[in-house]
Amino acid sequence: MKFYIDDLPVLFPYPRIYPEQYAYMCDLKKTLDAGGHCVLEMPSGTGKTVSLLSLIVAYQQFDPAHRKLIYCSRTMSEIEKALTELKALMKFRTQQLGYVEDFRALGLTSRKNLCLHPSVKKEKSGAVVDARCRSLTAGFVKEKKERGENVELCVYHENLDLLEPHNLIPPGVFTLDGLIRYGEQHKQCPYFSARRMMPFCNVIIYSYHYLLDPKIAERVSRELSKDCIVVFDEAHNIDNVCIESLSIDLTEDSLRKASRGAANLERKIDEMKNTDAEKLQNEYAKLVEGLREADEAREEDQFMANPTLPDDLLKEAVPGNIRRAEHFVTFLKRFIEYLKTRMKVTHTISETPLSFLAHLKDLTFIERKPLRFCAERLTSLVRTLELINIEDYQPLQEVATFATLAATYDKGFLLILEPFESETATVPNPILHFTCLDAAIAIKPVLDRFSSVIITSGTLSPLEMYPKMLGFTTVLQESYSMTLARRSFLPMIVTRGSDQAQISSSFQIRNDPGVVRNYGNLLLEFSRITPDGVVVFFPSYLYMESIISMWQGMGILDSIWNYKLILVETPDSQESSLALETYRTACCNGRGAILLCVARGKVSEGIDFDHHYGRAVICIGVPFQYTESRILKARLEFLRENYRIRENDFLSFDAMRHAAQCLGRVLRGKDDYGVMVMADRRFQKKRSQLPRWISQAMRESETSLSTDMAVATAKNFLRTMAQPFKPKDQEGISTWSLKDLERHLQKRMEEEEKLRQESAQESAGYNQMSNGTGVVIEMDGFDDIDDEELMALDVTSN
Ligand SMILES: Nc1ncnc2c1ncn2[C@@H]1O[C@H](COP(=O)(O)OP(=O)(O)OP(=O)(O)O)[C@@H](O)[C@H]1O
Ligand code: SF4
Repeated sequence: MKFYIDDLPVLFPYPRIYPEQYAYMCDLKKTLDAGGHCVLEMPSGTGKTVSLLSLIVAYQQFDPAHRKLIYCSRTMSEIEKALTELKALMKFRTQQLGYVEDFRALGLTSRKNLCLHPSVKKEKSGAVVDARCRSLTAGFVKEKKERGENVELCVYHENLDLLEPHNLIPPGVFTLDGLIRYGEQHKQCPYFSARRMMPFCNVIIYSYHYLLDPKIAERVSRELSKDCIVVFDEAHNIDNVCIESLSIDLTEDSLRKASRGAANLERKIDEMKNTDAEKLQNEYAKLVEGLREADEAREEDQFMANPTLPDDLLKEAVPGNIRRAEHFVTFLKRFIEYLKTRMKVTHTISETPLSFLAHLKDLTFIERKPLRFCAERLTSLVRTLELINIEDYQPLQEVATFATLAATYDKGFLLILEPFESETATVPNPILHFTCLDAAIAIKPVLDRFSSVIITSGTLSPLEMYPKMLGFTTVLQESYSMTLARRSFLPMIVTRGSDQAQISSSFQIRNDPGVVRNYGNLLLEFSRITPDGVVVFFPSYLYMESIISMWQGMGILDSIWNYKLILVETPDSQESSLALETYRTACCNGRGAILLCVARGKVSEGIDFDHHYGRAVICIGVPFQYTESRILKARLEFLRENYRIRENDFLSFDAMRHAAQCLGRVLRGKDDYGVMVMADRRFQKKRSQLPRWISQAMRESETSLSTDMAVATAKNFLRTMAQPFKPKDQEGISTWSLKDLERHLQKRMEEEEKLRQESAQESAGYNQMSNGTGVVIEMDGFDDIDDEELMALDVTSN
C-alpha cells in the first residue's frame, strides 16, 4: 500500500497496516525531521521491523541527502530476519515504482559465520577464526608472498583485489545466506566483501558490537558519516551491551598466558634484530612521530584497535620508555608481574582506577602515560614483527587493553579483585574485574557523532530510564498500545496457590516445600488445559535446577508427563537448541510440550514462540539479578550517585524488563494468541512497570489470583480463542486498509481543527510541559519494594 506522511510518500509492503505501525512511522519521521534521538516502545509482534524499514527507506529515497541507515540488532537470526524483510520491501517498491532503484543493502556478522576458507571455517572458536584469517590476509604476509616466500594466502580474499573496489557486490539486498551464496559462486570472501562495501551501501544491518564496542567500532564503523540514521532494535538491554564492551576480566591463567606471549615477543624481537633490524628501527622512527604515523593505513587486518578512540593520543609521540620494541616488552612484563602479585590476596578488594594507578606507580614506577598507549603500541609491534599465529597473543592483548582503559578513565570504572569464585569456596581462584559502571561511556561517541539514533524494542518501560542511564536527550519518547479486534492475550498475576498460600521466588520462601508444590501444581494445571506449547521462565538456572529436583521428588513431573513432554534449556547452547527442536516437533505433532528456561537466557531473548509453539508463558518468580554480586552493587551505587537512580528502582526496572521480554515471546502477531502468567506475589505491586501494551490489557479481576482462579480464567480464554477468527473481523479495527487510513486522517484533521478553534478561544496561558530532565526518577510501585533480595543490599559497604 502507498500513503503519505506529511509530504513523504511511503510504500508499505502489506495491503493493510496496523494503527500502531502508522503511529510509529509518524513518530519516526518526526524524529528524523527534528534531527535528534528517540526512544520508542512498540508491542511485540506488531511489525516493528517492517515499519522502521519502510519509513526510513522512503525517507532515504525522498531526501536528497540519501542518509545511510545503520540498523543494529542483537542476534544473527534477527539480522537475517531484518534483511529478508528489507528484500521483500525493495521488491515491492520496484513493482510499485516500475523501475529498480539504485540501492544496496548488506548485513555483516563475524568471520566465523561468513568464512568460506575450507579449513578456517571449520574452527569452532570465533577468536581462532579471526586470528587464522588475519594470518592469511595480513599485508605483510602478502608482501612475503610477493617476495617469493612460501606463505599461504586466502584465495577468497585475494580475488577481491581483482574486482573494482566499489563494486565487489552488485546492487540489491543481500541476506547473509545470499551473501555466502554469492561468495561461493564468485569465489570471494563474504566477510571482506561486506566490510569493504559498507561505504557504498544505503543500508547496513549488523550487530550492536560493530558500533558500540570501541575495539571493533574503530575498525569497522570509522568511516560512517555523521548524518547516518542509527537504529538499535531490541534495545531493552543496550546498557548492558555498553557496559560489557568496556569491561575486562583477568585471571591467573590469562596472566600466565600473557607472560608466555610477552616471552614469545621477546624472542621474536631478538630474531628480527639479527635478521632485519631495519624494520625495528623504522618502527621506532615512526613512533616518534606519533601512533597515527606508525599506523598510517589502520588496515582492516589490524590485530586490535585502541579501545578508547582518543584522537589526540594518536597524534602524540609514543612515550620514550615504550618506543623501542624490547623496552616495551620489558614494560609489559613488569606490568604483568605486578598484576600477578596483586592477585595474591585473600580478601576482596575494590578500588578506583586512580588508586590502582597510584599503587602501581609506588611499586613499579610505571607511569600512567605509557600505559595509555599499551593497546596501540602492541598492535604496532605485532605488525612490525609480522606475527602469524596471533591467537597466541590474545591474553597479552587483553592485558594491554586493560592497561589502556585503566589509564584512560578515572570515572565510571572500578577494579574489583575477588579471590574466591563463590562465598563458600576455599581454594582461591582470583579474578580481577575491570568493570565499567557507566553505560553512557560506550554509547557517547555514537550519540555524539550521529544525528539521529533510534532506540526501540517491545519492552522499554519506563522510557525515561534509558535517556537517564545513557546520558542523552530525546526529541521523542513514546510507548504504543496494541490495537486488537479480539482480546488475543491474557496477562494474569497469580499470587497464591489453590491452598491460598502465597507464592514467590523470594529467597526467604523459594525453597519452602509448600511454595514449590504450589508452583508445581500451577504448571501441572496449565499443562492440562493449554493446547500445544507452554514456555516457563525461572529467575536463574540454580533455582530452576533445585525446583525441578524437588518436583521430581513430589511426583509432579510424572503427572505433567501425562500431558506434555518436558524439555529444559541449559547453559550449553547445543544442548538447548536440541531441546528447542524437540519442543517444536512435539508442538507440531500434537503431543504438546513444556520448555523450562531462564529469564535473561538465550531463549528469553531471541526465540519466538508464535502460534502453537507458545500458547502460554509462565514466569515463575520475578527475575531479579543476583544482588550479592559486587559488580552489581558497584553499578547500583554509581547509578545512585551519578544519575540519581535509586538501587531499588533500577533492580525493579531491570527485573520487569526481563519479565516483559519473556511474556512477549508468545505473542508474535495479530492472529496469534496466548496466556501470560506472572506467578509471584511481588508482581502485584510491580504491574505499573510493565510495558503499556501489557498493563493496559490486564483487568483488575485478573490480578491477585489463586491457581484455581487463574486456571478457570485461562480455560475460558483459550476456549474463546479456539473459535474461528477471520481476518475480516480485524478490518478497520486492528488492521487498516488505505480507506481506513484516510478516514483516520480525516478524523484527526477534524479533531485538530476543533482543538485549534477551542484553544484560540482560550487565553494562551499554559506552560509547555517540561521534558523532566534532571528530575529523580520515581516510578509508581518502586517505593513499595519489600523483597528480601533487596534487603540483602548494602551498597555503601564497599
Ligand atoms: N501490516 C502487516 N500485515 C501483515 N503482516 C505484517 C504486517 N506488519 C508486519 N507483519 C508481519 O508480522 C510479523 C511480525 O513482525 P516483526 O517480527 O517485525 O515484529 P516485531 O515488532 O519486530 O517483533 P519483535 O521486535 O518483538 O521481534 C512479521 O512476519 C511481519 O512480516
Ligand atoms: S578472508 Fe574470508 S574466506 Fe578467507 S579466511 Fe578470512 S574470512 Fe575466511
